[in-house]
Amino acid sequence: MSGTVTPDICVIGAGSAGLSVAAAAAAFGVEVVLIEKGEMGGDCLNHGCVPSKALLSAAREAVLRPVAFSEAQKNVRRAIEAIAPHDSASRFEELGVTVLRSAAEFVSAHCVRAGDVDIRARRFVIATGSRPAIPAIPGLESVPYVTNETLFGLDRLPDHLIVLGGGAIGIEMAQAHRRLGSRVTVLEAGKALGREDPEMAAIVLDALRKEGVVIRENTCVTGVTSSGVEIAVSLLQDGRDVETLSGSHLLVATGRRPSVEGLGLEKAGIRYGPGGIHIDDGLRTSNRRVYAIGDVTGGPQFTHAANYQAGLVIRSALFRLPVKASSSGLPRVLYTAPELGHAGLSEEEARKKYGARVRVVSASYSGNDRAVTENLTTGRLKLIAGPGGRLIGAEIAGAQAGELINSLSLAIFAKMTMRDLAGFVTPYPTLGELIRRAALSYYADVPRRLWVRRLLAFLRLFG
Ligand SMILES: Cc1cc2nc3c(=O)[nH]c(=O)nc-3n(C[C@H](O)[C@H](O)[C@H](O)COP(=O)(O)OP(=O)(O)OC[C@H]3O[C@@H](n4cnc5c(N)ncnc54)[C@H](O)[C@@H]3O)c2cc1C
Ligand SMILES: NC(=O)c1ccc[n+]([C@@H]2O[C@H](COP(=O)([O-])OP(=O)(O)OC[C@H]3O[C@@H](n4cnc5c(N)ncnc54)[C@H](O)[C@@H]3O)[C@@H](O)[C@H]2O)c1
Repeated sequence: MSGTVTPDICVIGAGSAGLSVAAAAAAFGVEVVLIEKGEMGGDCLNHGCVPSKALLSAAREAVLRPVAFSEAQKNVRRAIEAIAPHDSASRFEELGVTVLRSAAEFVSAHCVRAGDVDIRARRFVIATGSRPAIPAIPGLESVPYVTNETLFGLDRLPDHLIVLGGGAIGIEMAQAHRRLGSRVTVLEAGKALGREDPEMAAIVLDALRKEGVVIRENTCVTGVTSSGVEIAVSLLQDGRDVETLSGSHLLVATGRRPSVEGLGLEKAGIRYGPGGIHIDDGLRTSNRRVYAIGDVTGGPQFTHAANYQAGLVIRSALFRLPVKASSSGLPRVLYTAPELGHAGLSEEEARKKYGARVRVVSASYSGNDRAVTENLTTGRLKLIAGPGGRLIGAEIAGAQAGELINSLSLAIFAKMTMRDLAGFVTPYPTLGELIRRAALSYYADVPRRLWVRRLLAFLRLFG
């Protein structure tokens, strides 16, 4: 294909964000060009959510019986191959999308070039994602470290995996490899899972430590060398030089950088910075014809966040409806065992916003009968109530936290109160009873209140 095309929408990047826009726009019969320079499906399918969750699944199995690394990798390939057709160029072409497999670059404010094709679209959507951010550590560039882009293609189980970064990727992959038989050491410059509720993060980190994962916090790597066989890292812990640590593999998982290079953003008048492309609340860039969504904007970096933004772009670009994106309160899940689920405001955010009007209630997994029968008693569920007892946040560390957080996310969205959550019937025995148990404790002092007792005494007068 060559020449100039003039579709309604041109989407750059066929990852979670770009695919969602392209599929939805095509469903409305709109002419769409989708440009992808790498693998269809982007990070989530090829190097992110899907392989990491498939590896964790194999690792869960490894707690019950020996699982060879080759079997775990087979599970990773199986999952990717099962989902890939859904994200494939042929499926999108069947939906009516024109798919171009090359790098896209703005050549002016109104035109994107992909190979020999100039695309002059009514609207453009940049969804080029992110890549691993590699810290400037002396020697790091000269050693064969891995990132999420290469980790799932290793030909043997790491003997000793050193993980740089105790965030979402680092902690999930630490547990997966430990359970599959590796020694694992996590080196975190600050606090591991530092963005999470500290009490909930501690439940997950304690569980990993009990399984043998070494997690060293406040630890900086000052240099890296390789002997050809082993990789050695020099450490500074709590500001003091400590020993050198050797491992067979080094995974760098220290955050992300937006993929903006080569896009010609300057030629299109699109402002960006180290954190990503600048967008307004309506997801538009400084060029009004161009939207940017997903990881490239530096906002919350999740597939569901990308999908949510894609929906807003469709409303705005196709139906010309005003949209206002909000990243606060998006749910997230860490798929370790125990899992960690979050929705709405954190306790800290809630207290900042509502001060003393915030009340936090909780329920422990050890007091839940289903957790007892399943021997899954490690964990806690926390509900954060704002003015009028409205649910404004939820935190769960424990089994099935990822599934439980869905209903709490819906409850926050539907502006439900503690009364709603205390008053519904949950099947017995289920982990869902944790929600009701926590909400009921919001009213724990009601029976002791003087006016309630007086009311009861008064009612007794009537026989
Ligand atoms: C290990 C790991 C595990 C994760 N687990 C989860 C999880 O469990 N749940 C969750 O919600 N999120 C998870 N994430 C995050 C999630 O993968 C990302 O938030 C999501 O993939 C972002 O989608 P995107 O479309 O913005 O970017 P991407 O998926 O990165 O897609 C961008 C696409 O744009 C293409 N591209 C870039 N530049 C150009 C160009 N100039 N021309 C043409 N094409 C271009 C790229 O090749 C790429 O295919 C995980 C991430 C990682 C790394
Ligand atoms: N289950 C999920 O939804 C899931 C899973 C994996 C990744 N993700 C997404 O991918 C994003 C990227 O994950 P990530 O783990 O790379 O980033 P992250 O931001 O979650 O964690 C990076 C960690 O690395 C630490 N760090 C930074 N520089 C360091 C250094 N030089 N030495 C030691 N530690 C250092 C940071 O303090 C931080 O704790 C996440 O923020 C998340 O949005 C989501």
